[in-house]
Amino acid sequence: MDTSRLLELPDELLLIWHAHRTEILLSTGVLLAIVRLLVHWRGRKAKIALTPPIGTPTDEKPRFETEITPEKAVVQDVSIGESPLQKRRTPRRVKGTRNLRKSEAEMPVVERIQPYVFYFSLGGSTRAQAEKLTASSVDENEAMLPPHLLDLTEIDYEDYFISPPKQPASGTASFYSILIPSYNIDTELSNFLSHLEETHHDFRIDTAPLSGLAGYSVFGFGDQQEWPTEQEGYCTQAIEVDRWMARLTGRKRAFPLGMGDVKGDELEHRLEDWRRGVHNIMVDVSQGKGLGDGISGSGDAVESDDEDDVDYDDGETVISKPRKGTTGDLEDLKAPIPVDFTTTSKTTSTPKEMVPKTSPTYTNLTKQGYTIVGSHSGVKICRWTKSALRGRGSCYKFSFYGIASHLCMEATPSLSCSNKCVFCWRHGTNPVGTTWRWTVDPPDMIFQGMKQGHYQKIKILRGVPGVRSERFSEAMRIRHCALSLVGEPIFYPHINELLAMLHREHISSFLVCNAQHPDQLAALGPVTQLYVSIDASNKDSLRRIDRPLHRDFWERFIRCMNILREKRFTHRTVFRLTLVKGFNIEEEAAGYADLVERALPAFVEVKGVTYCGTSTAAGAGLSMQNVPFYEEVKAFVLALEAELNRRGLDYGIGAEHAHSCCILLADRNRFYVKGEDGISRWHTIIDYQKFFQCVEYGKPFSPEDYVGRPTPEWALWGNGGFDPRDERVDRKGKPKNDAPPKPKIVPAVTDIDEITPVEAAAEVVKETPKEPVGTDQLLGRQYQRTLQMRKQLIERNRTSRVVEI
Ligand SMILES: Cc1cc2nc3c(=O)[nH]c(=O)nc-3n(C[C@H](O)[C@H](O)[C@H](O)COP(=O)(O)O)c2cc1C
Ligand code: SF4
Repeated sequence: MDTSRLLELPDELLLIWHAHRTEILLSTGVLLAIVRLLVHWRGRKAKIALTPPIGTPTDEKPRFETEITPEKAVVQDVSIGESPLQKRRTPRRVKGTRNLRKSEAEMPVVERIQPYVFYFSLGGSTRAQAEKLTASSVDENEAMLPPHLLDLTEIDYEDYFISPPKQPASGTASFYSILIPSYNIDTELSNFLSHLEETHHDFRIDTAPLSGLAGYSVFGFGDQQEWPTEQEGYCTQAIEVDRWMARLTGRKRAFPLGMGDVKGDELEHRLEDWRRGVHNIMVDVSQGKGLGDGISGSGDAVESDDEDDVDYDDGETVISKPRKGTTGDLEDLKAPIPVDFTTTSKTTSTPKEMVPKTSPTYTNLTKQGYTIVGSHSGVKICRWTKSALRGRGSCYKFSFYGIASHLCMEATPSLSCSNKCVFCWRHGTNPVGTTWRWTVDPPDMIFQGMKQGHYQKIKILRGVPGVRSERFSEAMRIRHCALSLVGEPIFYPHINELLAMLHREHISSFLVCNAQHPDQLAALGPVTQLYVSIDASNKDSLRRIDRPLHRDFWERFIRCMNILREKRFTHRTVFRLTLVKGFNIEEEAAGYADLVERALPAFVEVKGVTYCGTSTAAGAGLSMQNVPFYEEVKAFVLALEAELNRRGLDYGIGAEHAHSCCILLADRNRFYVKGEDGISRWHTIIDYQKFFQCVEYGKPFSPEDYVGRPTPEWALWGNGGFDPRDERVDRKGKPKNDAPPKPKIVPAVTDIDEITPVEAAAEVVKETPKEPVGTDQLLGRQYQRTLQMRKQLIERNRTSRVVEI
């Protein structure tokens, strides 16, 4: 090479630098950033690889096998499933295994179960039950080893309640059944409880040192004559043991806590239910099914009663639904804009799936907790189902019609709707359309899928704190189906076949439709109760509120009213009014009375719209201000009743559920029945067995053929409507002592014909007027008062805007 040119190179490089230094600096920066990202990405990949996805086979040794023996344990690192790098970082521990709660995949393969039955007994009765249980637990199944029966006073807690006992054969997991009475005096049980608590708090021990167990369940014996409720001490120590075990095992409650009253009639039955439930779970686990369809037990180790996860989708109308850090609040997350299929006629020649698995709608709905069945149906557990499972009350349909919420499945065969109601929090996510243009799934596939989805979700709830074992067992047999989840069920072309399948399995049906499909309504076969949503009393309001897709929406609506009038002889028809303040309450009582006069429904359910948290329906002009107070709902119902009575329509208030702001008006001619004692009572409850008999008989029948027993006293107007056997709690799970005031307006067994609505209203506002006043005057006063209350409340709740539903 020419040396002179070589000598010029530095100068040339300098020149290049001066001419292009910005570009050089920029590209070096970009290059460095890429290298940095690559290094970071490779690191993440390596970390993720340590935790294989659920179901991925793993070469790791089962956790039981690697359990640390006391001799080795003194200062030994826990090394299961960790890289050498992580191993160095892991704090040194005295004993126990790492809590792998979140990593299902790291669970060892369980091939056999070693059951342990622990008991405590002073008087001997619990010992006798534990012995019986152990004897009956011997199973032919090879995967179930013979159980060990252990007296808590005779064992060393360290052997069983600091880490699980070591099993001789690999693949064997221990399962604890704990039977204990409660004593409000100092006994060995108190020591046991202190041990559990101390173990949990011992900083040298993992907070969940028993997470290696396959599962646990507790059954408590108590005396309900002396300690009638849990608050008063019934089974307190069993409840405590159950809580501590949930913490120590890292939420491995395999079956809900069972409780039995030693002086009651149901002890044997409850114990047997619990035993069977626990046994089935053990078999499931031994077959590698885990504690609940892929989850490692569902109890929350924190065991708080915080219901952050409360699902507000109860099939009722809500303004909005906030969710912390999830995609629940779809509008906030810019959910896909709904497709109006009415405008896409050219593209609909070949039917497509309504909600394909790959669609954002599918993702959004499943994130919200829906199980999508096939391509257009869905099922979801409603919050009342959860509440009833925990003994915290059922929805208003229990008070009005006798449907226990833990026996209810909420589903829809059509996720699509022909309205875009302003208060439906799902609008913005679901498909809409005026006609069915999608592929149609067969009804039997939908029915099986719904049941499967429902049971799967119920099973997941078995570990939730407070779930009552007997209710959990009952919930494994669906008794009722609310076809009201979302969308328009009547839209589904095989709705009658689907209903028939429900009835054949003695599952009653409530179907809610939106009064936009008169032809389908006219063709509808038997259904236990047929609802029509009445969101407005006139054309303009309906357009504003329901935002229907059909241009002839009002004509369709009125046709549906006329069809309902005919159907009143064959169906239990119900108007469902959802009151939204500022939209459809004011000045409309007379308009609603017109509609009732036209359709003559058996019932009119009036419910205040539900608001849960920060409103995302703000775009539609809705906020907390639109939620009516119960007093306002009452006032509206009284006005409507007065208006109906004025027209000679004999409707009266049959029941109420103040808890969810809901009141039931019923046709007195049909449902206010004189008993054998000559006294008239409301009979809004349904006789479900009679309904199934009528269906099976195959001849036409009328709603009067399956009128059930009298409405319970506690559900009657003025008594609040909350079943006294359940416990009322607030959102934090704390008992509520502020039961709604109980103005005794309508004595349960007197003839209410004597009481005029005006007098009743006067009772409610507790301002008995000196001179008779008109309903309007009275309502005016009530509005003034409730407005005042509203202002005060809004002021108080400025920061935490939550209204109980
Ligand atoms: C002194 C005493 C205190 C009790 N305290 C409670 C209690 O606080 N809560 C409860 O539900 N039952 C309580 N019971 C009822 C026992 O839990 C019940 O009788 C149980 O069956 C006793 O079981 P055992 O015979 O195995 O000891 C108590 C019984 C006694 C004798
Ligand atoms: S009827 Fe069923 S789905 Fe509807 S709120 Fe009650 S329990 Fe929930």
